[in-house]
Amino acid sequence: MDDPRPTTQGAEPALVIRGLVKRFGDKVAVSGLDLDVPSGSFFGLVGPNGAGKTTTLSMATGLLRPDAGEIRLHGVDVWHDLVETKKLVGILSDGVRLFDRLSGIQLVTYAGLLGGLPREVVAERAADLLQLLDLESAGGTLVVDYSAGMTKKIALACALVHAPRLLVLDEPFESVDPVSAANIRDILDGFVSSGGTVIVSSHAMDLVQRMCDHVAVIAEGRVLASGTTDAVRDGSTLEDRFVELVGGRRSGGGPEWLRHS
Ligand SMILES: Nc1ncnc2c1ncn2[C@@H]1O[C@H](COP(=O)(O)OP(=O)(O)OP(=O)(O)O)[C@@H](O)[C@H]1O
Repeated sequence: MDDPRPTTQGAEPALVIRGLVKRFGDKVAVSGLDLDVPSGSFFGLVGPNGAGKTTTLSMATGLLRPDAGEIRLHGVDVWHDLVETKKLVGILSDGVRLFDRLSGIQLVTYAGLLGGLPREVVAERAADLLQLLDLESAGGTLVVDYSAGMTKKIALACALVHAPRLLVLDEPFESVDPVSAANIRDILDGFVSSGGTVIVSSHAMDLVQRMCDHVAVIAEGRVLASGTTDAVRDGSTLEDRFVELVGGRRSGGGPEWLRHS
């Protein structure tokens, strides 16, 4: 009763990360990272190559065991209750490897059955998702024969079929044509306005600025800034603020041998 915030930004955050650490040999990929993702937010995670975004999201969704730290997903301690975690979260990874000798409809059906849904419910949801993602006519085609954008869309259908509360998307618009991207954005907006939470990891700053109401900038395994997108960009574009926070921009026009005039 103490918390006056509206329900979409309700008392229980979708994701709370404290003191997260992951090392790969001598390399510290994630270095004591703290993050709060409000429930009902459209959250952008941005950072330079190798910043630790994928590693963080893999640990947050129960795919990679942390060396230290605590992760709570809608109050569930991820690494103590992986079964509950899998029910709560839908994941679309970049470069995801799918069972591509299945047709699109078979793949979504497989994902739904794996999520413990009854066969009739899966059939209904798979048909809805294929229609929503404009893949109806490709439902019987093997996924190996899909284009990159179609593959991304069928992977999104797989991530959505068990109606997760949190959707985690790594570069969801890469290789997707503008019309399909707009459709996916509408689906994600609908998902958020009906109480779901979306975390998008992307290098497309203008897109993150337009789509996401919250954003975190991470570099070298730590959060440099986090909050509402407007607060983080602080009057600049997100891209300018990112460059300012992260630094490392090189000046000059490249090596002499690359110049033709
Ligand atoms: N399995 C692994 N083995 C060894 N090092 C790894 C492994 N996975 C990630 N790393 C290292 O950890 C660091 C963080 O990688 P990560 O993939 O999380 O970064 P990222 O922010 O997602 O980068 P990008 O934007 O380029 O996808 C990098 O230095 C990477 O080389």
